[in-house]
Amino acid sequence: MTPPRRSTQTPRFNLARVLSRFLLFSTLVLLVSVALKTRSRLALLFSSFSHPATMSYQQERYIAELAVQRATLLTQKVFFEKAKGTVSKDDKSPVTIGDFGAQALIIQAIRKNFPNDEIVAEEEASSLREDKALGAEIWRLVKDIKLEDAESDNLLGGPLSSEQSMLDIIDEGKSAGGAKGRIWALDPIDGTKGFLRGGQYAVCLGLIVDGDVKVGAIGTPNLPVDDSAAIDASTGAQQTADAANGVLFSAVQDEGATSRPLSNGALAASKPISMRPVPNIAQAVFCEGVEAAHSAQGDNAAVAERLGITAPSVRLDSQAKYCSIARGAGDIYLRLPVKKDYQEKIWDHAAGDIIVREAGGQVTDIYGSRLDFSKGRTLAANTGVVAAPKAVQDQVIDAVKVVLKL
Ligand SMILES: Nc1ncnc2c1ncn2[C@@H]1O[C@H](COP(=O)(O)O)[C@@H](O)[C@H]1OP(=O)(O)O
Ligand SMILES: [Mg+2]
Ligand SMILES: [Mg+2]
Ligand SMILES: [Mg+2]
Repeated sequence: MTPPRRSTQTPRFNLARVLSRFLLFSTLVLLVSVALKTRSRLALLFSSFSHPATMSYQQERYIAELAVQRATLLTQKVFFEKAKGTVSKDDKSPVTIGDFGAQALIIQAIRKNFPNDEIVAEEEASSLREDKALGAEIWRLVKDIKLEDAESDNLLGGPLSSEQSMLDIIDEGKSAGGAKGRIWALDPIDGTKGFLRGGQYAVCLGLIVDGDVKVGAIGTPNLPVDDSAAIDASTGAQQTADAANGVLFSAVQDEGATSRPLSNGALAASKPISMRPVPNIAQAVFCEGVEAAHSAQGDNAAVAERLGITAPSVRLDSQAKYCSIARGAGDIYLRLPVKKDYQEKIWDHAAGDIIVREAGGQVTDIYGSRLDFSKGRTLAANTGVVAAPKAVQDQVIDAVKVVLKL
């Protein structure tokens, strides 16, 4: 009798089975890890299906927040260095290696994610092409900056390839702006004078679509995480040295404003922010710039007095003023003009404008007109800025008109 044929087939068959099970198992592990890693993006995607009407500009907000957060890693490095590579621009205002480096990193992120959008940015690279040492110094800084979360960093485009590509990307912020299309307004360091003085500064990015600000993100590395922590009224510095600093603010039109602590990696959890109600305007606190050349502090004080406000103003450099009132650390931001012919730049206001409006405020010029971001690189149709909770904005404008004899 012939015995059943099995012996030679069995080991090969088992090996195949073990291999296929191993393959199945590894594929499952891979799928689970990919799903976990991208959970935030998946959540975003699913919410878009369930709330299509509220989904607009979520990706723009996410990229803007991440790009601003990454750029603050660079600015903080420079902030704590003694030599900040400061040069004076044609208009005599200062610019540092921090401003140039942050601009390169943020434009890279915009280019990677929204290649067809236009960009209006404050800085340009011509001085760096002449001053080779300065260019090299910025490149040394930029090439090593990355978010500690690899997925977030990859989303922004990974490292730039060379010093030349860095200079070229800095120069991609030269759009003339205008009333049509998608235009990002970028101030890589707003409040450079505060940055140099050790005070407040902000990394600011806004998206303007057909002349209207839709998205804003502002990183303020020196503002306290605690919304109600006291700020030194004359210097803008935080009073308790041990409290945590560094806040990332953002807003999307019709979706509210949020804040979260700045982090070195992925975005931290956010919370909604809003302006505080002002039942009695005499109790309001107003914010203004530190630099007397940028806003008329005497006129600001006269407006405050007319409103019965006796508390001293809180002086902060940069769009940190918009952020502060948006989270109820102050109520009114006055930027009354020193010179009637100064045209405010869109990158100095776009992100702050939407963050305050989405937190329940109104932002206008001294005549009570909304800021008009459709006129090019400047707010050519506006003079000065007045921001306050909606309910008291008219009262503030009335006082401004009396003081400025408008
Ligand atoms: N004469 C001026 N009036 C108003 N703002 C000015 C004036 N000169 C410069 N700025 C801008 O004010 C911003 C800082 O505002 P703040 O004093 O509130 O922190 C800077 O972006 C600065 O622009 P620049 O970047 O060209 O120096
Ligand atoms: Mg600025
Ligand atoms: Mg600037
Ligand atoms: Mg500047």
